[in-house]
This record gives sequence, C-alpha cells and structure tokens, in this order.
Amino acid sequence: MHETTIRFEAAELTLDDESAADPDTGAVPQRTVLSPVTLTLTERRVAVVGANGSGKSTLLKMINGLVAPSGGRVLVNGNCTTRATKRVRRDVGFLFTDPLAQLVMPVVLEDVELSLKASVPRRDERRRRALEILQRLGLEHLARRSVYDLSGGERQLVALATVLAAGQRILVADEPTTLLDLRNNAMLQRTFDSLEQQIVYATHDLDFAAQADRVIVVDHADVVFDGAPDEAVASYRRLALREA
Ligand SMILES: Nc1ncnc2c1ncn2[C@@H]1O[C@H](COP(=O)(O)OP(=O)(O)OP(=O)(O)O)[C@@H](O)[C@H]1O
Repeated sequence: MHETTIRFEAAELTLDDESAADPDTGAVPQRTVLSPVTLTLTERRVAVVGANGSGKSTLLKMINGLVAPSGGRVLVNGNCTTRATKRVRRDVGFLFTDPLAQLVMPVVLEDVELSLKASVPRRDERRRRALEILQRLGLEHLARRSVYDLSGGERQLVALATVLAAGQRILVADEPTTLLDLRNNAMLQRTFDSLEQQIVYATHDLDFAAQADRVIVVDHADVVFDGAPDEAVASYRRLALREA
C-alpha cells in the first residue's frame, strides 16, 4: 500500500505576459496560469481533467518541481519541490505526453537500463530487470529497436517502461493514453491498476478519469471541482458543454 502525500499550499503560477505588452507604455500584464491551489492528495489514483490550456500540466509539473510556483509551495512527502527538488525527484517519476521528451538513449533496452542505473549497479542484473519490465508491458519484441523507428504509441509505452524502471513511489503522468490504440489503452489502464505507486494523471479520456479514487476538475486556471469520480466527470461535462 502506498503511503505518500502530495500537498499544494496556495501554490500558484503567475507570469509576465510579454506577448501582451502595451505597445505605448511597455507595461507587461500578468498572466495567471494557475490560481492558488490548496489540496492534500493521499489517494492511490488521482485524475485531473479539464479543457485544453486549463492548467492541468502546470499542476502536474509542480509535483516534481518542473514548474516552480510563483507563490505558495508544493510538498511531496514533506519535501518542498523547489528547496529539495532532488529528494522530491527520488520520490516522483514523471511521464510526459511527448515520449521523446524523456527517451534519451537510441535503443529501447538501453533506455530502460539507464533508468535502473541508480538502483542496480550490476550491468547483467540491469539488463535482466529491463527485459522483465519490457516483458510485463508486452514490449520485449521492441527491446533492440531504435527509439526513433517506433510508432507514437510504442514510444509512449516504452516511456512508461523507463519511468517504471526508475521505481519512484509516486508516478505523475500527463495524458499517458493520447497516442494509444484501444488495446494498448486498456493495457496501460490495467498496468496502472496493478501498480503500488500513488498515481496522479491528467487525461481527456473521461472513462479513464472515472477509474480514479478522486478527480480534480481544472477550468481557466482554477480547481473548480474536487471529489468523487462520477460527480467530477458530470461536473466537467456540464462545464464543457455549456461552453460549446
Ligand atoms: N511558461 C509559460 N509561459 C506562458 N504561458 C504558459 C506557460 N506555461 C503554461 N502556459 C499557458 O498556461 C495555460 C495552461 O497550460 P497547461 O499546459 O497547464 O494546460 P493543460 O490544461 O495541460 O492543456 P492541454 O490539455 O492542452 O495539455 C496555457 O494557455 C499555456 O499556454
């Protein structure tokens, strides 16, 4: 059973919007990417839903210190994401929407082995473990392939393999199913189900969101609903359709 806690304490992100600078005075207005959020996440599965550009990725990236809040703070297991970023990243694995953002080695197997480097000193053991993880995701046939020759969906699953290999206690995943076909989508959801880690994921797939223990709805930089999946999904549907 996971025992991890993510705490947002009035965490917000406000930026200077250079693109909207006043041509006469040069004054630069502020842009709110995320209004102050206070949340304590202890559930095993937390989904974040909301329209494009609503602030979901920003919220997720604050969990591993990829985005520093301009006000307030975010704590992971008591560690501040900006002051103790290294310790936080030992606890938080991040799965990007774009798998090429995290696949750094040219060959699939090498990429998974790289994630094991910190925890498994022996090379032969790393190889064995890397192959085991690929097998678990049904990807062993891709082990010797070039990352650049894979399809988008294959890459997304390999990226998941590299994050699982690193073995952090919390997994943050930004739209992890976007490139996946129906079968792999179901496989990824089953994999998430089987993991011990606490998982926080953003998704546009409302069925996937409904699998979570708690769902957060973000709209125009604000958390507008936070609660049970059924109610959250209904609230998001109402919101989205009202604006359609
Ligand atoms: N560093 C930044 N500078 C300027 N604008 C930013 C920055 N980061 C995010 N934004 C803007 O803030 C808004 C929220 O971005 P975010 O990526 O969090 O949205 P999202 O809900 O994840 O969207 P999507 O569903 O399209 O992935 C967007 O309009 C984005 O362009």
